[in-house]
Amino acid sequence: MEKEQKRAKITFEGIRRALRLYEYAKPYRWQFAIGLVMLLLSSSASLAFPKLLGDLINLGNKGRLLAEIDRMGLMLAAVLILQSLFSYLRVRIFVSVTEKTLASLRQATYSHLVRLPMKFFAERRVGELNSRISSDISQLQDLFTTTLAEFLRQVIVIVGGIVLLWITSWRLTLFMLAIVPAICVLAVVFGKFIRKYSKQVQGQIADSNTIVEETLQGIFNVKAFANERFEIGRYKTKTNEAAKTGVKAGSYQAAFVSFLILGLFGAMVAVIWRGVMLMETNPNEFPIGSLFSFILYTGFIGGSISGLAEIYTRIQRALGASENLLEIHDEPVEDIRLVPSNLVPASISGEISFRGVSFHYPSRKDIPVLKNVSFDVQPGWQVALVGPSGAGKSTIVSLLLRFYDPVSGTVTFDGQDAQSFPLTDLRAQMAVVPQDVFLFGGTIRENIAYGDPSASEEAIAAAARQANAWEFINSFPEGLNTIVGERGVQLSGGQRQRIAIARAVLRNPRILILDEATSALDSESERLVQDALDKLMLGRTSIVIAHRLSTVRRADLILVMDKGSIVEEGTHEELMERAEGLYKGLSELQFTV
Ligand SMILES: Nc1ncnc2c1ncn2[C@@H]1O[C@H](COP(=O)(O)OP(=O)(O)OP(=O)(O)O)[C@@H](O)[C@H]1O
Repeated sequence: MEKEQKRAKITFEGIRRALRLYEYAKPYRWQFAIGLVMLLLSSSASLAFPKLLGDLINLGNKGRLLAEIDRMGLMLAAVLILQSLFSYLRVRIFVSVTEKTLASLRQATYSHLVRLPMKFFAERRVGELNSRISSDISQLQDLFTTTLAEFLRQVIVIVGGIVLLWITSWRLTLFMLAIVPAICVLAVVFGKFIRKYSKQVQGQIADSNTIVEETLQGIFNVKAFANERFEIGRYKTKTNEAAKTGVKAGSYQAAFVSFLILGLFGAMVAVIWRGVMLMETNPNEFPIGSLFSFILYTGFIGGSISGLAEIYTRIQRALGASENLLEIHDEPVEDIRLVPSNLVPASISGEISFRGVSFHYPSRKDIPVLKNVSFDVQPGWQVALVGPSGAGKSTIVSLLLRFYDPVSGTVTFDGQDAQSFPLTDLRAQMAVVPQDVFLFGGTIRENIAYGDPSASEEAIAAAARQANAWEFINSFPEGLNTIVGERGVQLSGGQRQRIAIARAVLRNPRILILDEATSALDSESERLVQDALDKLMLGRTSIVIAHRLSTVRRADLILVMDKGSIVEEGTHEELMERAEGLYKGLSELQFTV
Protein backbone atom coordinates (compact mmCIF):
# COMPACT_ATOMS: atom_id res chain seq x y z
CA MET A 1 0.00 0.00 0.00
CA GLU A 2 1.29 3.42 -0.98
CA LYS A 3 1.86 5.40 2.18
CA GLU A 4 1.14 9.08 2.15
CA GLN A 5 4.32 11.12 2.03
CA LYS A 6 5.10 13.05 5.15
CA ARG A 7 5.00 16.80 4.66
CA ALA A 8 6.79 19.25 6.89
CA LYS A 9 5.98 22.89 7.47
CA ILE A 10 8.48 25.08 5.69
CA THR A 11 10.22 26.87 8.52
CA PHE A 12 13.61 28.49 8.78
CA GLU A 13 14.65 25.87 11.34
CA GLY A 14 13.45 23.03 9.07
CA ILE A 15 15.43 24.38 6.13
CA ARG A 16 18.49 24.92 8.30
CA ARG A 17 18.38 21.31 9.48
CA ALA A 18 17.73 19.97 5.98
CA LEU A 19 20.80 21.86 4.81
CA ARG A 20 22.83 19.33 6.82
CA LEU A 21 22.17 16.97 3.95
CA TYR A 22 23.90 19.55 1.76
CA GLU A 23 27.09 18.00 3.16
CA TYR A 24 26.70 15.24 0.55
CA ALA A 25 26.37 17.76 -2.31
CA LYS A 26 29.36 19.82 -1.18
CA PRO A 27 31.95 18.15 -3.40
CA TYR A 28 29.83 19.14 -6.41
CA ARG A 29 28.97 22.69 -5.38
CA TRP A 30 30.83 24.35 -8.27
CA GLN A 31 29.14 22.13 -10.78
CA PHE A 32 25.82 23.01 -9.13
CA ALA A 33 26.63 26.74 -9.35
CA ILE A 34 27.31 26.42 -13.10
CA GLY A 35 23.96 24.64 -13.42
CA LEU A 36 22.28 27.57 -11.68
CA VAL A 37 23.87 30.03 -14.11
CA MET A 38 22.61 27.91 -17.02
CA LEU A 39 19.16 27.97 -15.46
CA LEU A 40 19.28 31.74 -15.17
CA LEU A 41 20.36 32.06 -18.80
CA SER A 42 17.77 29.65 -20.19
CA SER A 43 14.94 31.29 -18.21
CA SER A 44 16.01 34.74 -19.38
CA ALA A 45 16.16 33.50 -22.96
CA SER A 46 12.63 32.17 -22.64
CA LEU A 47 11.53 35.68 -21.60
CA ALA A 48 12.94 37.16 -24.82
CA PHE A 49 10.65 35.05 -26.96
CA PRO A 50 7.28 36.88 -26.48
CA LYS A 51 9.06 40.22 -26.89
CA LEU A 52 10.50 39.18 -30.26
CA LEU A 53 7.16 37.81 -31.47
CA GLY A 54 5.51 41.12 -30.49
CA ASP A 55 8.19 43.06 -32.35
CA LEU A 56 7.56 40.91 -35.39
CA ILE A 57 3.88 41.84 -35.38
CA ASN A 58 4.70 45.53 -34.88
CA LEU A 59 7.00 45.45 -37.89
CA GLY A 60 4.30 43.78 -39.96
CA ASN A 61 1.88 46.46 -38.91
CA LYS A 62 4.22 49.16 -40.06
CA GLY A 63 4.82 47.36 -43.36
CA ARG A 64 8.54 46.85 -42.64
CA LEU A 65 8.36 43.13 -41.96
CA LEU A 66 9.82 42.04 -45.26
CA ALA A 67 12.88 44.27 -44.87
CA GLU A 68 13.55 43.08 -41.35
CA ILE A 69 12.46 39.45 -41.55
CA ASP A 70 15.98 38.07 -41.97
CA ARG A 71 17.31 39.92 -38.96
CA MET A 72 14.27 38.98 -36.85
CA GLY A 73 14.35 35.38 -38.01
CA LEU A 74 18.02 35.14 -37.08
CA MET A 75 17.37 36.62 -33.66
CA LEU A 76 14.49 34.26 -32.98
CA ALA A 77 16.60 31.33 -34.10
CA ALA A 78 19.49 32.53 -31.92
CA VAL A 79 17.21 32.79 -28.88
CA LEU A 80 15.84 29.34 -29.50
CA ILE A 81 19.27 27.80 -29.98
CA LEU A 82 20.66 29.50 -26.89
CA GLN A 83 17.66 28.48 -24.82
CA SER A 84 17.88 24.85 -25.88
CA LEU A 85 21.64 24.79 -25.31
CA PHE A 86 21.37 26.32 -21.82
CA SER A 87 18.51 23.96 -20.93
CA TYR A 88 20.48 20.96 -22.14
CA LEU A 89 23.49 21.93 -20.04
CA ARG A 90 21.33 22.75 -17.01
CA VAL A 91 19.54 19.38 -17.06
CA ARG A 92 22.77 17.48 -17.63
CA ILE A 93 24.61 19.27 -14.85
CA PHE A 94 21.77 19.05 -12.34
CA VAL A 95 21.17 15.36 -13.04
CA SER A 96 24.86 14.52 -12.70
CA VAL A 97 25.19 16.47 -9.42
CA THR A 98 22.00 14.92 -8.07
CA GLU A 99 22.85 11.35 -8.97
CA LYS A 100 26.30 11.56 -7.39
CA THR A 101 24.99 13.34 -4.30
CA LEU A 102 22.17 10.88 -3.81
CA ALA A 103 24.44 7.89 -4.28
CA SER A 104 26.64 9.11 -1.43
CA LEU A 105 23.57 9.94 0.66
CA ARG A 106 22.15 6.45 0.00
CA GLN A 107 25.47 4.85 0.92
CA ALA A 108 25.81 6.92 4.09
CA THR A 109 22.22 6.18 5.14
CA TYR A 110 22.55 2.45 4.52
CA SER A 111 25.90 2.18 6.23
CA HIS A 112 24.46 4.06 9.21
CA LEU A 113 21.34 1.92 9.21
CA VAL A 114 23.10 -1.46 9.32
CA ARG A 115 25.32 -0.29 12.16
CA LEU A 116 22.41 0.73 14.37
CA PRO A 117 21.79 -1.37 17.50
CA MET A 118 19.13 -4.12 17.67
CA LYS A 119 17.03 -1.92 19.92
CA PHE A 120 16.43 0.35 16.93
CA PHE A 121 15.26 -2.50 14.69
CA ALA A 122 13.04 -3.96 17.40
CA GLU A 123 11.07 -0.72 17.45
CA ARG A 124 10.76 -0.08 13.70
CA ARG A 125 9.02 -1.86 10.89
CA VAL A 126 11.06 -3.13 7.97
CA GLY A 127 8.71 -1.53 5.44
CA GLU A 128 9.15 1.84 7.07
CA LEU A 129 12.94 1.61 6.99
CA ASN A 130 12.83 0.43 3.41
CA SER A 131 10.91 3.50 2.39
CA ARG A 132 13.53 5.67 4.11
CA ILE A 133 16.11 4.43 1.68
CA SER A 134 13.93 4.33 -1.41
CA SER A 135 11.09 6.84 -1.41
CA ASP A 136 12.47 9.49 0.93
CA ILE A 137 15.64 9.69 -1.10
CA SER A 138 13.62 9.81 -4.33
CA GLN A 139 11.79 12.81 -2.89
CA LEU A 140 15.11 14.54 -2.53
CA GLN A 141 16.03 13.48 -6.04
CA ASP A 142 12.93 15.29 -7.25
CA LEU A 143 13.92 18.33 -5.25
CA PHE A 144 17.41 18.59 -6.68
CA THR A 145 16.69 17.70 -10.30
CA THR A 146 13.39 19.45 -10.97
CA THR A 147 11.80 21.24 -8.03
CA LEU A 148 14.60 23.68 -7.23
CA ALA A 149 15.16 24.46 -10.89
CA GLU A 150 11.43 24.90 -11.47
CA PHE A 151 11.14 27.16 -8.45
CA LEU A 152 13.95 29.42 -9.61
CA ARG A 153 12.63 29.43 -13.16
CA GLN A 154 9.15 30.44 -12.01
CA VAL A 155 10.53 33.23 -9.83
CA ILE A 156 12.68 34.51 -12.71
CA VAL A 157 9.69 34.39 -15.07
CA ILE A 158 7.40 36.19 -12.61
CA VAL A 159 9.87 38.93 -11.65
CA GLY A 160 11.41 39.33 -15.12
CA GLY A 161 7.99 39.18 -16.79
CA ILE A 162 6.53 41.87 -14.56
CA VAL A 163 9.53 44.12 -15.11
CA LEU A 164 9.23 43.73 -18.90
CA LEU A 165 5.49 44.36 -18.74
CA TRP A 166 6.01 47.44 -16.59
CA ILE A 167 8.36 48.82 -19.21
CA THR A 168 5.81 48.16 -21.96
CA SER A 169 2.83 49.69 -20.13
CA TRP A 170 2.67 50.24 -16.40
CA ARG A 171 -1.03 51.03 -16.60
CA LEU A 172 -1.97 47.71 -18.21
CA THR A 173 0.46 45.92 -15.85
CA LEU A 174 -1.36 47.30 -12.82
CA PHE A 175 -4.68 46.22 -14.31
CA MET A 176 -3.36 42.74 -15.03
CA LEU A 177 -1.79 42.39 -11.56
CA ALA A 178 -5.12 43.31 -9.99
CA ILE A 179 -6.90 40.31 -11.52
CA VAL A 180 -4.59 37.54 -12.75
CA PRO A 181 -2.79 36.64 -9.47
CA ALA A 182 -6.11 36.62 -7.60
CA ILE A 183 -7.58 34.14 -10.10
CA CYS A 184 -4.43 32.00 -9.91
CA VAL A 185 -4.57 31.88 -6.12
CA LEU A 186 -8.26 30.96 -6.26
CA ALA A 187 -7.45 28.21 -8.76
CA VAL A 188 -4.75 26.87 -6.43
CA VAL A 189 -7.05 26.82 -3.41
CA PHE A 190 -9.79 25.13 -5.43
CA GLY A 191 -7.25 22.67 -6.76
CA LYS A 192 -6.10 21.78 -3.24
CA PHE A 193 -9.67 21.16 -2.17
CA ILE A 194 -10.14 18.74 -5.06
CA ARG A 195 -6.86 16.99 -4.29
CA LYS A 196 -8.14 16.25 -0.82
CA TYR A 197 -10.99 14.36 -2.39
CA SER A 198 -8.85 12.43 -4.81
CA LYS A 199 -6.58 11.48 -1.90
CA GLN A 200 -9.61 10.14 -0.07
CA VAL A 201 -10.45 8.04 -3.13
CA GLN A 202 -6.87 6.77 -3.27
CA GLY A 203 -7.02 5.87 0.43
CA GLN A 204 -10.23 3.92 -0.07
CA ILE A 205 -8.82 2.11 -3.09
CA ALA A 206 -5.74 1.25 -1.04
CA ASP A 207 -8.00 -0.15 1.70
CA SER A 208 -9.77 -2.32 -0.81
CA ASN A 209 -6.43 -3.47 -2.19
CA THR A 210 -5.40 -4.47 1.31
CA ILE A 211 -8.40 -6.79 1.38
CA VAL A 212 -7.28 -8.39 -1.88
CA GLU A 213 -3.73 -8.72 -0.62
CA GLU A 214 -4.76 -10.19 2.72
CA THR A 215 -7.20 -12.66 1.29
CA LEU A 216 -4.78 -13.83 -1.38
CA GLN A 217 -2.03 -14.28 1.16
CA GLY A 218 -4.36 -16.02 3.54
CA ILE A 219 -6.36 -17.83 0.86
CA PHE A 220 -5.86 -21.05 2.82
CA ASN A 221 -7.82 -19.61 5.73
CA VAL A 222 -10.46 -17.98 3.53
CA LYS A 223 -11.22 -21.30 1.90
CA ALA A 224 -10.86 -23.42 5.00
CA PHE A 225 -13.43 -21.25 6.78
CA ALA A 226 -15.60 -21.01 3.62
CA ASN A 227 -15.55 -17.24 4.02
CA GLU A 228 -15.59 -16.36 0.33
CA ARG A 229 -19.00 -14.70 0.66
CA PHE A 230 -17.85 -12.62 3.61
CA GLU A 231 -14.72 -11.44 1.77
CA ILE A 232 -16.64 -10.62 -1.41
CA GLY A 233 -19.04 -8.52 0.68
CA ARG A 234 -16.20 -6.73 2.45
CA TYR A 235 -14.53 -5.91 -0.86
CA LYS A 236 -17.79 -4.77 -2.40
CA THR A 237 -18.47 -2.31 0.45
CA LYS A 238 -15.01 -0.78 0.17
CA THR A 239 -15.01 -0.44 -3.61
CA ASN A 240 -18.52 1.04 -3.59
CA GLU A 241 -17.39 3.63 -1.04
CA ALA A 242 -14.45 4.53 -3.25
CA ALA A 243 -16.72 4.87 -6.27
CA LYS A 244 -19.08 7.19 -4.35
CA THR A 245 -16.24 9.48 -3.27
CA GLY A 246 -14.83 9.30 -6.80
CA VAL A 247 -18.10 10.51 -8.31
CA LYS A 248 -18.23 13.38 -5.83
CA ALA A 249 -14.62 14.29 -6.62
CA GLY A 250 -15.49 14.14 -10.31
CA SER A 251 -18.27 16.72 -9.99
CA TYR A 252 -15.91 19.12 -8.24
CA GLN A 253 -13.37 18.43 -10.94
CA ALA A 254 -15.90 19.39 -13.59
CA ALA A 255 -16.68 22.64 -11.76
CA PHE A 256 -12.95 23.30 -11.52
CA VAL A 257 -12.47 22.94 -15.27
CA SER A 258 -15.31 25.42 -15.96
CA PHE A 259 -13.86 27.77 -13.40
CA LEU A 260 -10.46 27.62 -15.09
CA ILE A 261 -11.97 28.34 -18.50
CA LEU A 262 -14.10 31.17 -17.19
CA GLY A 263 -11.57 32.62 -14.75
CA LEU A 264 -8.30 32.38 -16.63
CA PHE A 265 -9.60 33.01 -20.13
CA GLY A 266 -11.95 35.66 -18.71
CA ALA A 267 -8.96 37.41 -17.18
CA MET A 268 -7.15 37.24 -20.50
CA VAL A 269 -10.14 38.70 -22.29
CA ALA A 270 -10.30 41.50 -19.70
CA VAL A 271 -6.61 42.29 -20.22
CA ILE A 272 -7.08 42.29 -24.00
CA TRP A 273 -10.13 44.57 -23.67
CA ARG A 274 -8.25 47.00 -21.44
CA GLY A 275 -5.19 46.82 -23.72
CA VAL A 276 -7.20 47.62 -26.83
CA MET A 277 -8.68 50.66 -25.05
CA LEU A 278 -5.18 51.85 -24.15
CA MET A 279 -4.03 51.21 -27.68
CA GLU A 280 -6.87 53.30 -29.06
CA THR A 281 -5.92 56.28 -26.90
CA ASN A 282 -2.20 55.91 -27.45
CA PRO A 283 -1.41 53.89 -30.62
CA ASN A 284 2.21 54.92 -30.98
CA GLU A 285 3.27 54.14 -27.44
CA PHE A 286 1.40 50.85 -27.29
CA PRO A 287 1.19 49.14 -30.68
CA ILE A 288 -0.68 45.90 -31.38
CA GLY A 289 2.49 43.74 -31.30
CA SER A 290 3.22 44.90 -27.78
CA LEU A 291 -0.30 43.94 -26.75
CA PHE A 292 0.37 40.52 -28.23
CA SER A 293 3.59 40.03 -26.23
CA PHE A 294 1.81 41.46 -23.19
CA ILE A 295 -0.78 38.70 -23.40
CA LEU A 296 1.92 36.05 -23.80
CA TYR A 297 3.79 37.36 -20.74
CA THR A 298 0.56 37.43 -18.77
CA GLY A 299 0.05 33.76 -19.65
CA PHE A 300 3.64 32.97 -18.58
CA ILE A 301 3.22 34.79 -15.28
CA GLY A 302 -0.17 33.20 -14.55
CA GLY A 303 1.27 29.75 -15.26
CA SER A 304 4.26 30.40 -13.00
CA ILE A 305 2.12 31.65 -10.10
CA SER A 306 -0.01 28.49 -10.25
CA GLY A 307 3.13 26.38 -10.62
CA LEU A 308 4.58 27.82 -7.42
CA ALA A 309 1.85 26.14 -5.35
CA GLU A 310 2.78 22.70 -6.65
CA ILE A 311 6.42 23.49 -5.98
CA TYR A 312 5.61 24.55 -2.44
CA THR A 313 4.01 21.15 -1.81
CA ARG A 314 7.01 19.38 -3.33
CA ILE A 315 9.41 21.35 -1.14
CA GLN A 316 7.29 20.44 1.88
CA ARG A 317 7.55 16.77 0.94
CA ALA A 318 11.28 17.01 0.42
CA LEU A 319 11.67 18.64 3.83
CA GLY A 320 9.55 15.88 5.37
CA ALA A 321 11.73 13.28 3.67
CA SER A 322 14.95 14.92 4.80
CA GLU A 323 13.65 15.05 8.38
CA ASN A 324 12.95 11.32 8.21
CA LEU A 325 16.44 10.67 6.92
CA LEU A 326 18.08 12.93 9.45
CA GLU A 327 16.27 11.05 12.20
CA ILE A 328 18.13 7.91 11.14
CA HIS A 329 21.44 9.76 10.78
CA ASP A 330 21.00 11.12 14.32
CA GLU A 331 20.57 7.67 15.90
CA PRO A 332 23.82 6.60 17.57
CA VAL A 333 25.43 3.59 15.88
CA GLU A 334 27.04 0.57 17.53
CA ASP A 335 30.78 0.49 17.87
CA ILE A 336 31.29 -1.53 14.68
CA ARG A 337 34.54 -1.53 12.78
CA LEU A 338 34.12 -2.16 9.08
CA VAL A 339 36.98 -4.64 8.70
CA PRO A 340 36.83 -8.08 7.07
CA SER A 341 36.06 -10.67 9.76
CA ASN A 342 39.13 -12.76 8.97
CA LEU A 343 41.33 -9.82 9.99
CA VAL A 344 39.92 -9.73 13.52
CA PRO A 345 42.37 -11.55 15.84
CA ALA A 346 41.05 -14.49 17.88
CA SER A 347 41.27 -13.32 21.42
CA ILE A 348 38.92 -15.25 23.66
CA SER A 349 39.06 -18.81 24.88
CA GLY A 350 35.32 -19.29 25.28
CA GLU A 351 34.93 -18.87 29.04
CA ILE A 352 31.67 -17.11 29.84
CA SER A 353 30.20 -15.78 33.09
CA PHE A 354 26.90 -14.12 33.89
CA ARG A 355 27.07 -12.31 37.24
CA GLY A 356 23.78 -11.13 38.74
CA VAL A 357 22.41 -10.16 35.35
CA SER A 358 19.02 -8.47 35.27
CA PHE A 359 17.43 -7.19 32.11
CA HIS A 360 14.31 -5.71 30.61
CA TYR A 361 13.79 -4.72 26.96
CA PRO A 362 14.00 -0.96 26.32
CA SER A 363 10.52 -1.01 24.78
CA ARG A 364 8.96 -2.65 27.87
CA LYS A 365 10.73 -1.22 30.84
CA ASP A 366 8.21 -2.46 33.39
CA ILE A 367 8.54 -6.14 32.49
CA PRO A 368 11.67 -7.81 33.91
CA VAL A 369 12.86 -10.49 31.47
CA LEU A 370 15.97 -11.71 33.34
CA LYS A 371 16.20 -11.58 37.11
CA ASN A 372 19.57 -11.87 38.80
CA VAL A 373 20.92 -14.56 36.47
CA SER A 374 24.36 -16.02 37.29
CA PHE A 375 26.20 -18.95 35.75
CA ASP A 376 29.73 -19.94 34.66
CA VAL A 377 30.80 -21.74 31.52
CA GLN A 378 34.24 -23.26 31.02
CA PRO A 379 35.91 -23.14 27.58
CA GLY A 380 34.71 -25.99 25.37
CA TRP A 381 31.59 -26.75 27.39
CA GLN A 382 28.26 -27.58 25.90
CA VAL A 383 25.60 -25.66 27.74
CA ALA A 384 21.91 -26.29 27.22
CA LEU A 385 19.29 -23.68 27.97
CA VAL A 386 15.93 -25.27 28.66
CA GLY A 387 12.64 -24.04 30.03
CA PRO A 388 9.14 -23.05 29.02
CA SER A 389 8.37 -20.56 26.29
CA GLY A 390 9.03 -16.94 27.28
CA ALA A 391 11.44 -17.97 30.09
CA GLY A 392 14.24 -15.77 28.68
CA LYS A 393 16.45 -18.24 26.79
CA SER A 394 16.71 -16.17 23.61
CA THR A 395 17.34 -13.10 25.72
CA ILE A 396 20.44 -14.75 27.23
CA VAL A 397 21.70 -15.27 23.67
CA SER A 398 20.95 -11.63 22.78
CA LEU A 399 23.04 -10.49 25.74
CA LEU A 400 25.89 -12.82 24.73
CA LEU A 401 25.91 -11.30 21.26
CA ARG A 402 25.68 -7.89 22.90
CA PHE A 403 22.55 -7.03 20.94
CA TYR A 404 21.64 -5.52 24.30
CA ASP A 405 23.58 -4.85 27.49
CA PRO A 406 22.37 -5.95 30.95
CA VAL A 407 20.44 -3.39 32.99
CA SER A 408 22.42 -4.56 36.03
CA GLY A 409 25.11 -7.18 36.58
CA THR A 410 27.85 -8.15 34.15
CA VAL A 411 28.52 -10.57 31.34
CA THR A 412 32.19 -11.50 31.10
CA PHE A 413 34.32 -13.35 28.55
CA ASP A 414 37.60 -14.75 29.94
CA GLY A 415 36.95 -12.74 33.09
CA GLN A 416 36.72 -9.43 31.20
CA ASP A 417 33.60 -7.38 31.01
CA ALA A 418 31.89 -7.93 27.63
CA GLN A 419 31.64 -4.18 27.19
CA SER A 420 35.43 -3.84 27.30
CA PHE A 421 35.83 -5.77 24.01
CA PRO A 422 35.40 -4.01 20.67
CA LEU A 423 32.01 -5.17 19.47
CA THR A 424 33.29 -6.34 16.09
CA ASP A 425 36.05 -8.45 17.69
CA LEU A 426 33.60 -10.03 20.08
CA ARG A 427 30.99 -10.93 17.48
CA ALA A 428 33.71 -12.20 15.14
CA GLN A 429 34.38 -14.93 17.73
CA MET A 430 30.81 -16.20 17.66
CA ALA A 431 28.56 -17.94 15.18
CA VAL A 432 24.84 -18.51 15.38
CA VAL A 433 22.82 -21.32 13.88
CA PRO A 434 19.30 -20.02 14.30
CA GLN A 435 16.01 -21.82 14.48
CA ASP A 436 14.61 -20.28 11.30
CA VAL A 437 17.57 -20.26 8.98
CA PHE A 438 17.53 -17.18 6.83
CA LEU A 439 19.02 -17.72 3.41
CA PHE A 440 19.80 -14.83 1.11
CA GLY A 441 18.42 -14.93 -2.42
CA GLY A 442 21.82 -15.77 -4.01
CA THR A 443 23.62 -19.06 -4.55
CA ILE A 444 24.33 -21.78 -2.01
CA ARG A 445 28.00 -20.80 -2.24
CA GLU A 446 27.23 -17.19 -1.29
CA ASN A 447 25.06 -18.33 1.58
CA ILE A 448 27.81 -20.51 3.02
CA ALA A 449 30.47 -17.86 2.40
CA TYR A 450 28.46 -15.45 4.51
CA GLY A 451 30.35 -16.99 7.45
CA ASP A 452 33.61 -15.72 5.94
CA PRO A 453 33.27 -13.82 2.66
CA SER A 454 37.00 -14.23 1.95
CA ALA A 455 36.90 -18.04 2.12
CA SER A 456 38.42 -20.05 -0.74
CA GLU A 457 36.48 -22.51 -2.89
CA GLU A 458 38.13 -25.46 -1.07
CA ALA A 459 37.25 -24.04 2.34
CA ILE A 460 33.62 -23.65 1.29
CA ALA A 461 33.47 -27.20 -0.02
CA ALA A 462 35.15 -28.52 3.13
CA ALA A 463 32.66 -26.65 5.31
CA ALA A 464 29.77 -28.06 3.30
CA ARG A 465 31.22 -31.57 3.74
CA GLN A 466 31.63 -31.17 7.47
CA ALA A 467 28.06 -29.92 7.69
CA ASN A 468 26.79 -33.06 5.88
CA ALA A 469 25.51 -30.75 3.17
CA TRP A 470 27.86 -31.73 0.36
CA GLU A 471 25.81 -34.67 -0.81
CA PHE A 472 22.55 -32.83 -1.33
CA ILE A 473 24.34 -29.80 -2.81
CA ASN A 474 25.97 -32.06 -5.37
CA SER A 475 22.66 -33.65 -6.24
CA PHE A 476 21.60 -30.32 -7.79
CA PRO A 477 22.81 -29.90 -11.38
CA GLU A 478 24.31 -26.49 -10.52
CA GLY A 479 25.98 -27.63 -7.29
CA LEU A 480 27.22 -24.74 -5.18
CA ASN A 481 25.93 -22.35 -7.83
CA THR A 482 22.32 -23.35 -7.24
CA ILE A 483 20.18 -20.33 -6.52
CA VAL A 484 18.20 -20.70 -3.33
CA GLY A 485 14.99 -18.95 -2.37
CA GLU A 486 12.26 -17.64 -4.55
CA ARG A 487 13.87 -18.01 -7.94
CA GLY A 488 15.73 -21.25 -7.25
CA VAL A 489 15.19 -24.49 -5.42
CA GLN A 490 13.27 -24.43 -2.22
CA LEU A 491 15.33 -26.23 0.39
CA SER A 492 13.90 -28.43 3.12
CA GLY A 493 14.21 -27.41 6.77
CA GLY A 494 17.02 -29.91 7.36
CA GLN A 495 18.94 -28.73 4.29
CA ARG A 496 18.66 -25.11 5.33
CA GLN A 497 19.95 -26.01 8.76
CA ARG A 498 22.94 -27.75 7.27
CA ILE A 499 23.75 -24.72 5.12
CA ALA A 500 23.61 -22.61 8.27
CA ILE A 501 25.93 -25.11 9.96
CA ALA A 502 28.37 -24.93 7.02
CA ARG A 503 28.29 -21.16 7.38
CA ALA A 504 29.19 -21.50 11.06
CA VAL A 505 31.96 -24.06 10.27
CA LEU A 506 33.52 -21.54 7.91
CA ARG A 507 33.43 -18.88 10.56
CA ASN A 508 35.34 -21.16 12.96
CA PRO A 509 34.06 -19.39 16.07
CA ARG A 510 35.19 -19.77 19.70
CA ILE A 511 31.61 -19.62 20.87
CA LEU A 512 28.80 -21.30 19.05
CA ILE A 513 25.19 -20.42 19.62
CA LEU A 514 22.53 -22.87 18.51
CA ASP A 515 18.83 -22.43 18.51
CA GLU A 516 17.52 -25.87 17.76
CA ALA A 517 14.67 -26.11 15.30
CA THR A 518 11.44 -26.91 17.09
CA SER A 519 9.71 -28.27 14.03
CA ALA A 520 10.44 -31.94 13.77
CA LEU A 521 12.80 -33.11 11.05
CA ASP A 522 12.42 -36.64 9.75
CA SER A 523 14.76 -39.02 11.52
CA GLU A 524 17.25 -39.25 8.66
CA SER A 525 17.71 -35.49 8.34
CA GLU A 526 17.70 -35.11 12.09
CA ARG A 527 20.57 -37.58 12.25
CA LEU A 528 22.48 -35.69 9.56
CA VAL A 529 21.89 -32.33 11.27
CA GLN A 530 22.76 -33.69 14.70
CA ASP A 531 25.90 -35.34 13.43
CA ALA A 532 26.97 -32.07 11.73
CA LEU A 533 26.26 -30.14 14.91
CA ASP A 534 28.25 -32.58 17.03
CA LYS A 535 31.25 -32.10 14.77
CA LEU A 536 30.77 -28.35 14.84
CA MET A 537 30.54 -28.17 18.63
CA LEU A 538 33.75 -30.10 19.11
CA GLY A 539 36.40 -27.99 20.83
CA ARG A 540 34.29 -24.85 21.17
CA THR A 541 32.03 -23.44 23.82
CA SER A 542 28.48 -23.93 22.71
CA ILE A 543 25.28 -22.49 24.06
CA VAL A 544 22.27 -24.42 22.85
CA ILE A 545 18.66 -23.39 23.22
CA ALA A 546 17.59 -26.97 23.45
CA HIS A 547 14.36 -28.59 22.47
CA ARG A 548 15.67 -32.09 21.86
CA LEU A 549 16.65 -34.39 24.66
CA SER A 550 19.60 -35.83 22.76
CA THR A 551 21.45 -32.53 22.97
CA VAL A 552 20.48 -31.91 26.58
CA ARG A 553 21.59 -35.31 27.83
CA ARG A 554 25.20 -34.85 26.80
CA ALA A 555 25.47 -31.23 27.92
CA ASP A 556 28.15 -30.32 30.47
CA LEU A 557 25.72 -27.90 32.04
CA ILE A 558 21.98 -27.58 31.78
CA LEU A 559 20.45 -24.28 32.81
CA VAL A 560 16.75 -24.61 33.50
CA MET A 561 15.01 -21.29 33.19
CA ASP A 562 11.60 -20.17 34.27
CA LYS A 563 10.16 -16.65 34.23
CA GLY A 564 13.51 -14.95 33.85
CA SER A 565 15.43 -16.90 36.50
CA ILE A 566 17.63 -19.96 36.52
CA VAL A 567 15.69 -22.34 38.67
CA GLU A 568 17.89 -25.40 38.35
CA GLU A 569 21.34 -26.15 37.00
CA GLY A 570 23.54 -29.22 36.63
CA THR A 571 24.02 -32.21 34.34
CA HIS A 572 21.18 -34.40 33.11
CA GLU A 573 21.89 -37.02 35.76
CA GLU A 574 22.07 -34.47 38.55
CA LEU A 575 18.83 -32.81 37.54
CA MET A 576 16.96 -36.09 37.11
CA GLU A 577 17.71 -36.87 40.73
CA ARG A 578 15.53 -33.97 41.91
CA ALA A 579 12.20 -35.59 42.50
CA GLU A 580 10.09 -32.44 42.13
CA GLY A 581 12.39 -30.63 39.71
CA LEU A 582 11.13 -28.66 36.70
CA TYR A 583 13.68 -30.37 34.47
CA LYS A 584 12.56 -33.81 35.53
CA GLY A 585 8.98 -32.80 34.84
CA LEU A 586 9.82 -31.36 31.43
CA SER A 587 11.83 -34.36 30.31
CA GLU A 588 9.23 -36.82 31.48
CA LEU A 589 6.70 -34.86 29.46
CA GLN A 590 8.92 -35.18 26.37
CA PHE A 591 9.41 -38.88 26.84
CA THR A 592 5.72 -39.56 27.01
CA VAL A 593 4.88 -37.44 23.92
N1 LIG B 1 12.44 -7.36 21.50
C1 LIG B 1 11.67 -7.54 22.58
N2 LIG B 1 11.06 -6.48 23.14
C2 LIG B 1 10.30 -6.63 24.23
N3 LIG B 1 10.08 -7.80 24.84
C3 LIG B 1 10.65 -8.91 24.33
C4 LIG B 1 11.47 -8.83 23.17
N4 LIG B 1 11.92 -10.07 22.89
C5 LIG B 1 11.39 -10.89 23.84
N5 LIG B 1 10.64 -10.20 24.71
C6 LIG B 1 9.94 -10.73 25.91
O1 LIG B 1 10.91 -11.25 26.79
C7 LIG B 1 10.47 -12.45 27.39
C8 LIG B 1 11.50 -13.54 27.19
O2 LIG B 1 11.59 -13.84 25.82
P1 LIG B 1 12.61 -14.86 25.20
O3 LIG B 1 12.44 -14.77 23.71
O4 LIG B 1 13.95 -14.63 25.77
O5 LIG B 1 12.03 -16.26 25.71
P2 LIG B 1 12.43 -17.72 25.28
O6 LIG B 1 12.66 -18.48 26.56
O7 LIG B 1 13.51 -17.71 24.31
O8 LIG B 1 11.06 -18.24 24.63
P3 LIG B 1 10.84 -19.26 23.39
O9 LIG B 1 11.28 -20.63 23.84
O10 LIG B 1 9.36 -19.21 23.16
O11 LIG B 1 11.62 -18.74 22.24
C9 LIG B 1 9.11 -12.77 26.80
O12 LIG B 1 8.14 -12.38 27.73
C10 LIG B 1 9.04 -11.90 25.55
O13 LIG B 1 7.71 -11.48 25.35
